Amino acid sequence: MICLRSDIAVLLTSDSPQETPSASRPSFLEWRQNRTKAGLQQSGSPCGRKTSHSEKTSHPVPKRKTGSGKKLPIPFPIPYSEPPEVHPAASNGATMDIDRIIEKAGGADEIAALAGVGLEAVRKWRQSRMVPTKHWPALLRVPGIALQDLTADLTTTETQQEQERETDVSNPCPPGANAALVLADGTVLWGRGFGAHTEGAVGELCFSTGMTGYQETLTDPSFAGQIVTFTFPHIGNVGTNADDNEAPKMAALGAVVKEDITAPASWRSHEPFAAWLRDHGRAGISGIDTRAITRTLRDNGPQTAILAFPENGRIDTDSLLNRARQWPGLEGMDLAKEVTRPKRVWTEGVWHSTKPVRENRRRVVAMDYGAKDNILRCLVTAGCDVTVLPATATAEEILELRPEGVFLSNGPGDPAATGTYAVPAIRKVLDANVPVFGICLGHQLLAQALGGKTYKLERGHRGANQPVKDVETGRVEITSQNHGFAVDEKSLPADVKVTHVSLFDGSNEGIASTTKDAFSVQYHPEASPGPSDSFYLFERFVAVMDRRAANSTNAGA
Ligand SMILES: NC(=O)CC[C@H](N)C(=O)O
Repeated sequence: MICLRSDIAVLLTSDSPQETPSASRPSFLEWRQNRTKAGLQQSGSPCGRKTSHSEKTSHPVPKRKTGSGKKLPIPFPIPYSEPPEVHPAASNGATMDIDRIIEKAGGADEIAALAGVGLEAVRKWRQSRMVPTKHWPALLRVPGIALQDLTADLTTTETQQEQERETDVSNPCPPGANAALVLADGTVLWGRGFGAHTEGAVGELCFSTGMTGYQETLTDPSFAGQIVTFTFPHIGNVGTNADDNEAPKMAALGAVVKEDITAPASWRSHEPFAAWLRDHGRAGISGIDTRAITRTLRDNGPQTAILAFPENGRIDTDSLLNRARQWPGLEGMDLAKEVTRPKRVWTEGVWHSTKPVRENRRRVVAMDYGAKDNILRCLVTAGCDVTVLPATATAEEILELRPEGVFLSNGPGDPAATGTYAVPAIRKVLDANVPVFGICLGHQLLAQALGGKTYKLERGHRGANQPVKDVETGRVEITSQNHGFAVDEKSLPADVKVTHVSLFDGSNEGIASTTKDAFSVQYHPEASPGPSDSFYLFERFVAVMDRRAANSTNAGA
């Protein structure tokens, strides 16, 4: 291999795996298996070298990379005062995407084991944005890590592209930034992208005040058509896992966060947040003043935004703004059809439930307008045998299954738009005298089926800390919520009563029919994320079906 640098040349001619034809070289996984078989654990590199955990690098303190010094034209005000931090250059003049390298190696623990160093060394690599050259042979055994990832000197790399970008006066991207969030009101927020590249994901910008559960939030299908800003500053720090998705696909269009993503610190983590986001084909942006966004949305209402993290780093804010302004908004949009899943039988209950498994089970059809998996688990734990039907299932298809109860799920978009086909089906179910329970979009659809209307809220409710009052008992529940529309109480007919209200803004949070066994709530009793104060609602639904079953047995006796 031709190499421009003498220190690398030494490495490559001594023990570098690059010298070995790739066919005979053990893969990273093979190497790991062999290492485990041989009883080698944290120490020992794949080259068989052992290194001390306390060893110091001989590299000087890295210099910070500076911009071109040119004033770049920025067409919009940047209300964000703190510019994104610039990655310090590695001492060899290259800027290494150290987070990506660690991610490719399988995380901090894995890369430390690979290189035969301790986690403290990995922390220092992150800080200096580089891995000392002596560890490169070990890292080159990881599939997907190539020499050019480790040095920018040898090829045209992101560093070069970044430098070109910074000297290109037609690109308004400030030094250190490689992503932007452009709001339809003309605000441009610069930041650092992570996850999958995108030329621009456009949707409604909303904020969630949840302090935990970013993975559940982002996979909640109700977030289709929306970009989620997290008000909690540290997102991504517990990584992601294979269990916490609320649906297999990520519905939200992107994530906006304050702090850069740090290495996962949780025993449950399987994959770092940025890698998980990339697998889902979605982008995130960090370094954003999320409080400023929250204030804008709070004071001025819902707003369209576009998140751009282009591969070539060129961000044309004019065209992004145009695209954001052309997006029609969520009102009138039926998104349930896009996220609903085919007919299936659901059998899993709530994890670690302390409730005994009920023998006497109730046959329930769950309408999937974008159902979160944990709702289905809660139904099973409460005592239901659940068949899930897609959003477009007709009343005949529902009733054919002879359900003892019909559940209406949460889901994205405008309830009035989804109502055009869902409401006629629900009305027929009500006419057939089958008990109905709805959550969130399901609540809004039931309200329409009973004669009410919905409207777009000035400020959506999203988070896991929303107080709701049960108007009959006066009891307050702390609830998980995610909705931008609400039921207009004034539109409700006389035979529908209000059962719950929001203690934040007094908007409707629950209704019940006074003539039929039908009730629903705007909030999320299944939590995920959030408190489970309201699990009793699933049991209330089962109690209604139990009463019906008991009555029909008595009538038959
Ligand atoms: N979580 C939900 O079901 C949301 C319902 C509806 N899409 C709204 O935003 O109000």
